[in-house]
Order: sequence, then structure tokens, then C-alpha cells
Amino acid sequence: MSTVSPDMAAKIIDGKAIARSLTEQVGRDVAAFVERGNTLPGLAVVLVGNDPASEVYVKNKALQTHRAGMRSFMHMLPQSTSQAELLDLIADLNANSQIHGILVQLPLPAQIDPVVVTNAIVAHKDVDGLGEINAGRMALGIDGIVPCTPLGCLKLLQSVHTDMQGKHAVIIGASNLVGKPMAQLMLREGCTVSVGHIHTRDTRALAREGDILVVATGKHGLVRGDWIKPGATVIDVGITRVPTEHGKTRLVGDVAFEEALPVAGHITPVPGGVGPMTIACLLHNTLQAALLAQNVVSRPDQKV
Ligand SMILES: Nc1nc(=O)c2c([nH]1)NC[C@@H]1CN(c3ccc(C(=O)N[C@@H](CCC(=O)O)C(=O)O)cc3)C=[N+]21
Ligand SMILES: [Mg+2]
Repeated sequence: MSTVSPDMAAKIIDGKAIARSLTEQVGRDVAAFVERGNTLPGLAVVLVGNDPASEVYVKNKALQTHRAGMRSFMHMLPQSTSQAELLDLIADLNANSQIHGILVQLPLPAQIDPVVVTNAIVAHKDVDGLGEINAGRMALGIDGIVPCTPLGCLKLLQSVHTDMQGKHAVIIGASNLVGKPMAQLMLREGCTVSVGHIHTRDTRALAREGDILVVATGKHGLVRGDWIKPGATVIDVGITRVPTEHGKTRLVGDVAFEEALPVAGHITPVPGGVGPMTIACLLHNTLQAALLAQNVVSRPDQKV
């Protein structure tokens, strides 16, 4: 980025590099696991419909899965797929001993209830950690599978904070996919946690209180420079493709990056921040699921 001076560059949390090193670690652990006579860990990714952006992510996931030495099973179903057909596929994947992790890409077409589908995945293969068993375990502070995006955000935060106890973590967005599980993780770190959402009266004032600010709203550019407490660590989960004046497109986050950069202590870029970490954590969760299936550990070790 040409407008970024060298001392500014030091503030940018390099999600791509941190994701690469996590993926390499998973790859070494997979090799050791196979060396001990275990079957290759396998991840099934299910995509319903043909949203071009989702197809890019799904292909990226398959590529990274192979890079970590695991097997990848892709299921691309038409937009018209019924809920019953999808549940049949999930039942097959649940029963297939070659498959240790199952991820159904969200959002799903209107005729399919995402809650029903998510809960149809057997808990020990729920590598997204979104089913009621893993979500409940996290709420109760019991080890389980932690959702990939919040886990990736936590690892990015840990790259700049050795201890987050007592810090005020403000999370903007209260989705089941990111905001709610992120709040649980930050509580577990000993943070004071606030969650802002669509009905919050003064989101800017709330955001400005955050020593740590995690933004996951899907509204690109929502968080301006003056929404950020000077020196705060900012994690931008948003990723939106917008047109440029040259008739091309580019990816932007929920944070107005150029404004936020001089104010924040540390900040994640888009692309190259949370996105690559989400995929690396998916691989990490898949290996944990395979360890669980082989009874190497009695519960997925998600102590992070
Ligand atoms: N059940 C489910 N689990 C998910 O984790 C899930 C999902 N559904 N639905 C869609 C969102 C989105 N998502 C991304 C993953 C990687 C990048 C990623 O790798 N982004 C790159 C850029 C990729 C590009 O160039 O398009 C980056 O930020 O650097 C982005 C977005 C996972 N999601
Ligand atoms: Mg990103």
C-alpha cells in the first residue's frame, strides 16, 4: 500500500502471514498424525447455489486443505436443492469415516432453514462450531469446537496482546457466526465485553470505548477514524466487494482503513486480515475433529 509509511506498516496485523504459519503448523501436525498410522483428515465443504464470491471461498478452502496435507470433498448443489436433499447429504457425510469435518457454506437459499441444517451435523464433525452443542459448550466454558472466524480473530489479537485481562472489548455485530461467539471468547480472555448491534443507540460512542474493537456488520466503511479509541487494536471482519472508478472491483472491510490507521494501535487489513485466518482455523478445527474421531483426545482441544 503506497500511502502507508514504514511506521504505519508496523501497526498492520499481517493476517496472511499468521495464517500461513498456522497452516504450516497444521500441516506438520497432520503429517505426524498420519505417521502414527491414522487415516488422512478429511473435510467436506457443501455449497448450495452459485454465488460467485462463495465459489471463490470454497475453492480457496479446498486449495488450503490440500496444502495442509488433508483430503477435501466438495459438494456443489443447485440453488433449487430442497432441505430434505441437503439433510440426506449431511446424513451420508456424518456416517462417512473418511470425513472428519463438515462445513455448509452460509447463507443458504430461502427454502432451507440454516438452524436445522447446522444442527444436523454431528457435533464432533461440526468444524464451523455453529451447532447448538458446540455453541452451548462455548457459552458454558467447556472445551468444544470454536467457530473459525472468531478463533482467527482471537489468534490475531494474541499476536499483539499477551494478556487481555481487564481490557474493554467492544464487538460491533451480534451474529451467531461472528459477534456472539466472539463475545464468549473475549469473556474467556477476561475482557469486559460490550456488544453493539442494529438497535444500539450510539454505536460510535460505544466503539470509542474499546481497547479492542472487533467489527463484524457487513456494512463497509461503517467505522470511521473518530469511532476508534487512540491506540486501540482493531479487528475488521467485514469483507465486501465494491466497484472502483476504473470499472474494476476491490475488497473493503467494515472499517474505513485509511482513516483508522493513524488512530489505531494495531489494525487488520482487508484483504489479508481475518479472511485467511478463517481458513487456517478451519484446517486447525478439522485436524482437531480427526484427532477426536481417532480417540487420540477425548474432546477437541480448543485451549488457545
Ligand atoms: N458456514 C460458513 N462458515 C464460514 O466461515 C463462512 C461462511 N459459511 N460463509 C461465507 C463466509 C465468508 N468466509 C470467508 C472466508 C475466507 C475469506 C478469505 O480468504 N478472504 C481473503 C480474500 C479472498 C478474495 O480475494 O476474495 C482475504 O480477506 O484476504 C473470506 C471470507 C467464510 N465464511
Ligand atoms: Mg480479511
